[in-house]
Amino acid sequence: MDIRYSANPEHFKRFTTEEMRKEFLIEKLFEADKVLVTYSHVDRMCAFGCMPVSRAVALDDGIDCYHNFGTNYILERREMGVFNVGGAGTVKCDGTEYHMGFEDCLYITKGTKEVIFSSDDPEKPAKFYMASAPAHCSYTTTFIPMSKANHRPCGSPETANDRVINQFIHPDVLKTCQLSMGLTQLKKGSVWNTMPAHTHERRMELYFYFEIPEDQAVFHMMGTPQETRHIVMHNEQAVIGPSWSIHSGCGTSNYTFIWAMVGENQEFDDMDNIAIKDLR
Ligand SMILES: O=C[C@H](O)[C@@H](O)CC(=O)C(=O)O
Ligand SMILES: [Zn+2]
Repeated sequence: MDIRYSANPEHFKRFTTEEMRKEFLIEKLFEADKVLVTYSHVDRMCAFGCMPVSRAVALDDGIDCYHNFGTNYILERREMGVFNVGGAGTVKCDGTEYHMGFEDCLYITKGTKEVIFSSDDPEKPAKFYMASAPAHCSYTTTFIPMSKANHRPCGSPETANDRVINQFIHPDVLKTCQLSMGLTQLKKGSVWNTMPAHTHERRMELYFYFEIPEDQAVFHMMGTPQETRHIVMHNEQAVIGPSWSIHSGCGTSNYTFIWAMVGENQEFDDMDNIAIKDLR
């Protein structure tokens, strides 16, 4: 397990590129038949990746649960959101199977003991990207296809940020303890997400970029609004966004990303918007 302690904005001002990447960038989430986990001390958010190829893989595969989470199973005191960003596959939660196609989402409640991932076709393996945070009560494990998500179109072609924010794990769709999650798709020719940028002092946010063509990249902006930096991100990488940081990206092509938030509230619009003219 890759453990990240959190940096503060004063310290961050002096980071080199390498230090920024070590602290915030999650470079690798998928390896055949493995579960890769990054544990962030920012709100104890964890990013998991699982790509089952030749066998079914359990969520706790290769993880010493008691040592790392202090519980007998990973979701004993946690909830989790899963998106499939690969070929079709199945997630089995305590015996119930959920068949998941590309961009389908599954909310898994706290208290789920066994989670097992498999792919329909080893030639086109499923890729399960997950975000998980502490939870103190159980809700209902729910399958959420794109058709059940809230769709919020925003931006415009003129400002190169024409996109749709799809809210999957959101209070309008289902109840969770603190997790909210969704997927934002940029239209062809649009490259900016979340610009004008914002912070939300009351929540942290994890971004996972995918559908970035192989020879393209996304410049992910972070830092306080008065002191911005960027991290160059390639396909299927994630980045940790502490509450004090903006989180916005500009691609050399269009792309898709999954955002996941946890913290004090679930008010999507509880944001401190920053005018572009005020950014430094
Ligand atoms: O707090 C909200 C999150 O940053 C994202 O939902 C923003 C986003 O997907 C976008 O503007 O493109
Ligand atoms: Zn945000």
